[in-house]
Formats: sequence, C-alpha cells, structure tokens
Amino acid sequence: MFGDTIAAISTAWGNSGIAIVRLSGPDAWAIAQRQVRLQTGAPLKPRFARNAVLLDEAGEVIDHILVLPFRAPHSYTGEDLVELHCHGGSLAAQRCLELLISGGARMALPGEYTRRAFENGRLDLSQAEAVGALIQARSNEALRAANRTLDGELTRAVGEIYEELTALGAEIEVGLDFPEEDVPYIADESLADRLEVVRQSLADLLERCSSGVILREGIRVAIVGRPNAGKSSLLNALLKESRAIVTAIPGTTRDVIEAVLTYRGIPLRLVDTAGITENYHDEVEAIGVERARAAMKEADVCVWVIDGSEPLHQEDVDRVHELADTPHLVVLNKADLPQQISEASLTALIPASTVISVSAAEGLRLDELKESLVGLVSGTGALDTGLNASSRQVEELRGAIASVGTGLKALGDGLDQALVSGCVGDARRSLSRILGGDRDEDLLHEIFGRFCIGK
Ligand SMILES: Nc1nc2c(c(=O)[nH]1)N(C=O)[C@@H](CNc1ccc(C(=O)N[C@@H](CCC(=O)O)C(=O)O)cc1)CN2
Ligand SMILES: Nc1nc2c(ncn2[C@@H]2O[C@H](COP(=O)(O)OP(=O)(O)OP(=O)(O)O)[C@@H](O)[C@H]2O)c(=O)[nH]1
Ligand SMILES: [Mg+2]
Repeated sequence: MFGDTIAAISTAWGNSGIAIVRLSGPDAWAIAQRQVRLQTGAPLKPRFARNAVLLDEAGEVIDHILVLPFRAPHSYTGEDLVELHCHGGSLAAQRCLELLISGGARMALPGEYTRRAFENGRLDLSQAEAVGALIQARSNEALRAANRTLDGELTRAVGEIYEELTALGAEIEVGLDFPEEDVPYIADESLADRLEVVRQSLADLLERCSSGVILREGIRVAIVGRPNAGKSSLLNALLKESRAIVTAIPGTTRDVIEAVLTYRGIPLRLVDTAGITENYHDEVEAIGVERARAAMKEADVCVWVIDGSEPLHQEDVDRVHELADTPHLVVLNKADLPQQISEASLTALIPASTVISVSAAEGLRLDELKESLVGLVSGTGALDTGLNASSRQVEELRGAIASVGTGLKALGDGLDQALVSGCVGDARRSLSRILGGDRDEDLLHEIFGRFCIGK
C-alpha cells in the first residue's frame, strides 16, 4: 500500500461528453468529500454513484458531477478510490483536478494507477502490459489478444508450467539430498519425458505470444528490386492509393517511403525503396540504393520484385539467392503484359523461394501476396489464439526453452541431475520475470512510464 493519494484526469484531453478524474489512496474519500457537496446528506457508499456539485474555494459552482467511490481492496488499484465524473471539455476536469491537489492529493505519474494495481496484487505484469496494449490496439485481433492476456490466459499458462518446473526441481533435489540411495529419486527417463512436455508447452506458448507481438507491432515488409520493376506501383496497389510516385523512368524512387496496411488484423509496415542496381545515374540514386539495402536488413520480410515482361537479369537471381536466409517472397510483376519469365522457370532457378506472379497495375493476386506475407512470419494459425506479450516476455520464454533444452541435453549426455536442477532453476526464473515476480525496479519504471497519465 502507498501512503499518498494520487489524482489525475483519466479521460482524453479536449471536448467530450464526460471527463473522469480519479483519486486513489488512503485519503481519497476524505479529499473527495471535502471538495464536493453531495445532493443529499446520505453518506457515500462503495460502488454507488451520487450526484454532487463541485465547488471552488470561494464556494462557486464549477461543475455538476457524479461521484463514484470504491473501498479498498475492491477498486481498480486495490486502494480507496473515488471517481469524479465531470462534464467533458478540459476546463471543468482541470479545475476539479486542481481542487483535489489543493485538497492534499498529488498528481499521478504516467501509469501510476495501473502500477498500484500491480503492486497491490490486482494484476500481474503480463496483465498490466495487456492494459497498455488494449489502449494501443488498432485491430480487433490485437484487441482480442490483449483481452485474453488481461483475462489471465498468459498468467495461467505460465503459472502451470512454472508449477511443473517447481515440482520437477523439488523431486531432483530430494534425490540429490540423499545420494547414499545411489539411484536418483526420479529416473532420468521420466525426468526427460516430463522436461520434454514442458518444452513443448513452452513452444506452444511462445507461438501464441509471438502472434501477439506481430498483432501489436506488425510486420516490416521491404519492397525491393531492380529499378522499374514496379515496386512503387505495388505499394500503391496494396494501399489502394497513390502514395508513391510512379513513372516509366528507372530510378524514380530515391527515398524510403513507408506506409501501413492492416491485413487480418496485422499491421503490415510497407517500405518502398529505390531500385537496387550497380549502374546508378547520379549521387542521389546511389544514396537511395544504400537506403534500400539498409531497409532490407531492418525488414522482417523482403519482397523482391521482378519485371516479368522483361528478360530475366542475372542480378535478380543473385540478389534472391542472397535473401535465402531471411524470410522473403519473389514477386513476378506485370503479369498483365506478355511474359518473358514464367513462374515455373523462375522457381526452378531459385527453388528456395516462393514466387508469386502479380499485376500491380491491374491488382491481380494481391490477396495471395498478403496471405503469403503473413504466413511467412506467423506460421500456422496461432493468430486467432494470440496472446498479448511484450518482446521482453517473448525473450524470457525463449530463455526458458533454452534452459530446458540445456537440461535435456545434460540428461542425454548422462550428466549429473544436479546440472539439470540448475537448468530447471534458470527456466523458473525466466518465467517468474514474465509475470513480474522479480520486482525489477528499472523494468517496472520503464513499463509503466509508457502508459498515459491517468491510467
Ligand atoms: N469509470 C471507469 N471506467 C473504466 C475503468 C475505471 O477505472 N473507471 N477501468 C479502469 O481501467 C476499466 C475497467 N476496469 C476496472 C476493473 C476493476 C474495477 C473495480 O473496481 N473492481 C473491484 C470491484 C468489482 C465490482 O464490485 O464489480 C474489484 O474487482 O474488487 C474497476 C474498473 C475500463 N473502464
Ligand atoms: N503493365 C504494367 N505496368 C506496370 C506494372 N507495375 C508497374 N508498371 C509500370 O512500370 C513502370 C515502373 O513502375 P514503378 O512502380 O515506378 O517501378 P519502381 O520499381 O518503383 O521503379 P524505381 O522507383 O525507379 O525503382 C511504370 O511505368 C509503371 O506504370 C504492372 O503490373 N503492369
Ligand atoms: Mg519506385
């Protein structure tokens, strides 16, 4: 519990129907009651809204409001809390806040209500972060992933695996504590079986959380290729708007152009780039080529565009081979024109790549292209069971999987169970950090600092 009482406007700034000011902390009720005059003399009752007028120091009416009190621990923060529902527009709520501050409250920091909810055990870190993601969500899918985590799905899944690891750790330790028995308490084979189950559960969870990251952060797609292949046309066709300049002159695009398209709830961050070539005309184009290469490195997926109405260039084949280790697609563009390159012959030259023949000009097969893009990074179907998780949480899951893997390897190599015990401990600590069990001050500060004031 915290000693001081915080106040903030929890609704957005500007004109609106209603603006909510929240007070949370031990003096919330006392401060609210000092600053408002209730319509009738009856005392405030938890979770019953009351009509009131808000008065300034001189007794002048500032606003006609609704007062909604909550009693600890039954509130969002788990503390005594009072909501003052003012009229919208910035002034009434601002004056209300000032009165609460002069009445003894302190201005809340960004995310401080949710931070208090976390500190008071009302939410764990995954749920607190889901609150942030819920506010940021730009698609129904992202919203669902946030709600699943807020409902505790990630908490439960992590908790179950954590408990199994705890049980395994305890059983190993019993064996280590009585070495005179000469046989381990838990046989290597059954330990390996159970660790394998844990590893699989972690892998499933990782897949769901990775989908959550994709839903929130999207996929960076670099549209690259030789000059005049139709990269900018493809960008425009996907966006269904004329975002980038298109001309028949090779070297039209110089700068990197970014735009976002949402497909199946996933923000696709499209990056159109200058045509990549060794034979540029001027310094501007040379810089453009440099930027295009940088965009390729930063992308989650590269789309290499080839003009199918022209004979195939060796440069195209070479560049596509260079992409072998990164997720990529090859787009054979201008399918509306007579083709000099067939999908089949190109596939034979670059068997490791998926080739899709499209027409940017006529909008042919663009849905297939989007579907393949999403498929490349999200794998199979986990999108509709996605859980909101931060990149940090995904990293912790990967760490836990690695630790369990190390333990399994030690067992396979016939090493002592004491080593496995260490790995199980490492995996447990990774999971604990997902839910915020380690109370890392800097991390908490970082996470809650990203919230808005009043949340
Ligand atoms: N006016 C208002 N709307 C809001 C919020 C809020 O704080 N105030 N929320 C803030 O983010 C969200 C709703 N989340 C909330 C979660 C728990 C409690 C709460 O008071 N829980 C108590 C009482 C439960 C009950 O009696 O129904 C508890 O769980 O014990 C309130 C809001 C979205 N809308
Ligand atoms: N027929 C046909 N023409 C296309 C298609 N896509 C692009 N073009 C034409 O090809 C030319 C080059 O298109 P851009 O989109 O500017 O090509 P780019 O790859 O962005 O070119 P740079 O920016 O110079 O690297 C333009 O004349 C387009 O109209 C297509 O699908 N079919
Ligand atoms: Mg272009």
